[in-house]
Amino acid sequence: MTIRFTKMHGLGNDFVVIDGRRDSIALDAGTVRAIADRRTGVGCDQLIQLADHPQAGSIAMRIFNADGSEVSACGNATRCVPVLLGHDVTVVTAAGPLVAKLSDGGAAVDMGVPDFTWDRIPLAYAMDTGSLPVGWEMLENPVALSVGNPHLVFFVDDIDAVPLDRLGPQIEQDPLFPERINVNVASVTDRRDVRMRTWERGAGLTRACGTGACATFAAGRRRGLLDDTVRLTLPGGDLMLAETDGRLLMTGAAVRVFDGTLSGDFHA
Ligand SMILES: N[C@@H](CCC[C@H](N)C(=O)O)C(=O)O
Repeated sequence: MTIRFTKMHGLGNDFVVIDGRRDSIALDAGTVRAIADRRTGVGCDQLIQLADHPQAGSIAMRIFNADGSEVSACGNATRCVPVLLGHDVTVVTAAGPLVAKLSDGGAAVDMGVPDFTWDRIPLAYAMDTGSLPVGWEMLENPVALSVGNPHLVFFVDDIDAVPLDRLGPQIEQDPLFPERINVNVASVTDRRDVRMRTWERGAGLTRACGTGACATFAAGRRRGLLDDTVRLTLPGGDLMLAETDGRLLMTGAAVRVFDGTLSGDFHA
């Protein structure tokens, strides 16, 4: 069986996008891992599967990390959807509907209201999510929140001094996080500029994480460190975040790279 896909990325966070409306396949964890493998498959951080949605102007999106786990939010992939379709669209994920509008070279997405409730992130125990009383070597007292998926944000002096390739997986797998967690480190340059890096749950170090940028912005707002419009600089480029009435608006690039086909034993 042969299926079509489109390779896309948002600031170098890359995706294999399969439009299930024309190529319907069943995706199990093994199939996702095989496609995402950078040596023997197409290679990607996340595999994205689109499908019809009954609501007019909406499309359903499933998100799989490179390790095969299915998750409920991906900011960079959400910006890719209107770029792929060529029009504004409401992207419906397991975390809910997100309105995504084309903008210059990419898209703007209303990412909703961040949730700092400990058992909805989730954490294993009730804690002050504004400053968790925990630490891993140099990384201490993070903010914990959900922006549709779980994130920790550590504010540090120098993001490049953090061995995120070593501490990221350790924190991701800590029993404090029953569904594992995405790990962000951020340095506030001034109230409108932040530098950040992310260790992504199920994908590792990526060039950018859209939900990580949203989480970092919301965490910085909660700590009183940031204005309501901020530029976040990630290894793969910049994202703009703004807050209106508690909602997070993320704007940034999204790029279609090439179209291809995959052959395999995919059972619809
Ligand atoms: N790259 C994404 C986030 C993908 C999901 C994440 N790794 C998770 O497990 O929650 C983004 O741009 O937000």
